[in-house]
Amino acid sequence: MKWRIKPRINTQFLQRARMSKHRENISISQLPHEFNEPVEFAIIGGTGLYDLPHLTPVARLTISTPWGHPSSPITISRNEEGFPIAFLARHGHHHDLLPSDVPSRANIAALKKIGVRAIVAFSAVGSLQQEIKPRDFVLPTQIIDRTKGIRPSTFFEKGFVAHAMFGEPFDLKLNKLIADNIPTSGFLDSHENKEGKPIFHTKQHTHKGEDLTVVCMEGPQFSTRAESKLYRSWGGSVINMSVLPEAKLAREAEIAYQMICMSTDYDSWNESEEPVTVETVVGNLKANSANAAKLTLELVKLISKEFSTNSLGIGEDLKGSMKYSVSTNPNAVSKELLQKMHYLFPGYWPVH
Ligand SMILES: CSC[C@H]1O[C@H](OP(=O)(O)O)[C@H](O)[C@@H]1O
Ligand SMILES: Nc1ncnc2[nH]cnc12
Repeated sequence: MKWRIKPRINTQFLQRARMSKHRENISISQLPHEFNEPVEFAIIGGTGLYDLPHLTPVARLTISTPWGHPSSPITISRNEEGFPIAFLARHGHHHDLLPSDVPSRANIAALKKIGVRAIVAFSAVGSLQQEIKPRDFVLPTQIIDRTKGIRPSTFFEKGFVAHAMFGEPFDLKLNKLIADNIPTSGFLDSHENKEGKPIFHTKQHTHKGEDLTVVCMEGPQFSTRAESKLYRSWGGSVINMSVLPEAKLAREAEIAYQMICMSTDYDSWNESEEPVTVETVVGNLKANSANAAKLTLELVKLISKEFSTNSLGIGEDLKGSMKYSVSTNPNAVSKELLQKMHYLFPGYWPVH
């Protein structure tokens, strides 16, 4: 095993990014704080993705929900056709929220409130499989929960009980739309590394159509080698600290949700590599930022086209699903709780 201390990454990159963010903040803070159209599509940015640099911002919304404030104000941008897209930085614009402290309920509730019916969430992940190289992209289809139960993971609570379906944790239609339309090879640029061009891994393109599974751990420390090997033995493909409870809450809010993972390291299982560090993660994210931007633009084009025709009916099957997932008789639910739920589900359970 190599225990070499790596040279530090060029921190000028981070300083430059912060300075351009400062410049950008000056104009962004002048954006209107209202937007009077429904915004049906949102992108949640993870580590290294703190804005949508190739789209034109038109509004910046500060939203308060019954579950508190989101991680960041929500920026609304338009693409060339005028299609509005919401963007939220999961860890805040300055990345000052630990994975365990991300206010996921407020994030999802705020997006629901502005009309969002589909979310694509980006995440930097460690690879648990040799064939998923750092800088590859992965469209996961399954999740293993290794969080520690300290993150609020439901909108429901004592006094109002509900159980959402979660066997398919990602939205199958959204997954298919992306998998069928984003080229799995040849579309992304290589980075002069010996491993060749990055690949976009999807279930449809694995040998036997196997699931691609994201393990979600609590963090903030990375996994030990023994844990990393355990997750491989469970069939994990990649690992992060973010997909939960985000995916669960999106399901409860009846929003179609899919994550796109950007592989940044081999976690700690691979004894021919050094165990993961933040420097490795940030270094690979930086090298891959042009590909991430390319992917984001393609995605917005794809979704805006789909939403203009509604040919797949993304999110249609989720509509009304929570109404029939409650166990408690709504007549026995307190007025206070019903009012809270009204924020997410207007008209489902009238306040008596
Ligand atoms: C900075 S490495 C660990 C950090 O990166 C990932 O964040 P995100 O999913 O928001 O891109 C991972 O989940 C951890 O939170
Ligand atoms: N190895 C890893 N474990 C957990 N989260 C990560 N994010 C990026 N790399 C990761």
